[in-house]
Amino acid sequence: MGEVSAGEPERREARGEAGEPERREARGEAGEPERREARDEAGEPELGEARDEAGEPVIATRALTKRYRGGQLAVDGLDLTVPAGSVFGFLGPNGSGKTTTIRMLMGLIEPTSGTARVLGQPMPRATRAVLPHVGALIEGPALYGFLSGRDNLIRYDSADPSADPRTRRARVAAALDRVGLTAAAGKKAKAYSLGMKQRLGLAAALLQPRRLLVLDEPTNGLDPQGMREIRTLVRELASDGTTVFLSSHLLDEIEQVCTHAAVMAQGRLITQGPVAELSAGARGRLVVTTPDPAEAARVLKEQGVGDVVVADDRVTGEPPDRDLAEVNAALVTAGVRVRGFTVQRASLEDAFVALTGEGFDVAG
Ligand SMILES: Nc1ncnc2c1ncn2[C@@H]1O[C@H](COP(=O)(O)OP(=O)(O)OP(=O)(O)O)[C@@H](O)[C@H]1O
Repeated sequence: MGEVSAGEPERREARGEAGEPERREARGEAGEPERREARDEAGEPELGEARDEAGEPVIATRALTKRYRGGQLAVDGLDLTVPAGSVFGFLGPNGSGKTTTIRMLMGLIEPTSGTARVLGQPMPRATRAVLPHVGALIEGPALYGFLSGRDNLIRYDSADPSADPRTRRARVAAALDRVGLTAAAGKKAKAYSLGMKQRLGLAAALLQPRRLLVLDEPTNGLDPQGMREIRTLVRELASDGTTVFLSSHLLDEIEQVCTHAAVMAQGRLITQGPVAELSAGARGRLVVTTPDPAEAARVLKEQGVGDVVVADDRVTGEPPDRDLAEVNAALVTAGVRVRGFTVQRASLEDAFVALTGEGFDVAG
């Protein structure tokens, strides 16, 4: 986080306008290397490397709550558990409280109540011990457009008091290589596409080895190619053992890259767990393809299939509890010509709709 937030005047101004005094304070502190060192010497708790191995979650919150000064309850009693080594998707419509949660996790704003632990340490109290182990990309990377991609990274690295200047060039080259920007490293950042800027931001977060990467809507605003590049990168990073926590309002994105997910709506946690289990929780739909849809619909209803919908030659419905072989046999016995008989796997979207009774695209 330190690297990403260090020294970007345009962004700081923009944030200032948004009127977040707590955050500005936190950022000011993060920009003072001497003070950071002093605090470290003052004996902040050391991170126990054994913790993750012992199975302690990388992120754990209990009843975490944030009410903004204007009275808006943005996060409401959140109990979040992010297992070590997971690619964790933090999913929710716009305004559901994802960014507010991430800000609390990163020690940028204080919770109103409840607790948050990151890498086994309490936040925001242990911010200075924790953040060096966390790479973060929040609200797009802070870049100097007039500097090359490489020089932007050199600036970031120079702002990190723990980074050895003698190995800076090698570190920057490795980070550029990691995100596939070696060939474009000499170009000015303002000439980069949005996807390249995101990748440069990721490179900045990856200058040091990290135990946790926190990415807030990393593919937001990217074209499909840019999205693919970021997703591929996330998968690669995760395969190296880094825990990745990424927020998104895109269900299929979470299904494509994440092992685990939490779903937020209106500041509340709707569900969390392994992605496969979340979708399994919602039942898929039975799909019968037939040239006799009306007769098929009648038989399916008789067989206990719920919410039967006919669309051309497809009849779909909620599978009943009984053996589907019997349902199929009943169709055939009734003279329905069956071309296809399948149960479509439930998607995370089905799970969301089943849990909230709403479509996913509702504003929070
Ligand atoms: N600084 C603030 N002051 C007051 N209210 C805020 C502030 N920041 C966010 N909110 C409100 O808190 C709620 C949650 O916002 P948050 O940005 O955390 O949601 P989000 O899920 O990240 O949405 P998005 O994807 O749009 O950023 C929203 O109703 C939002 O308007």
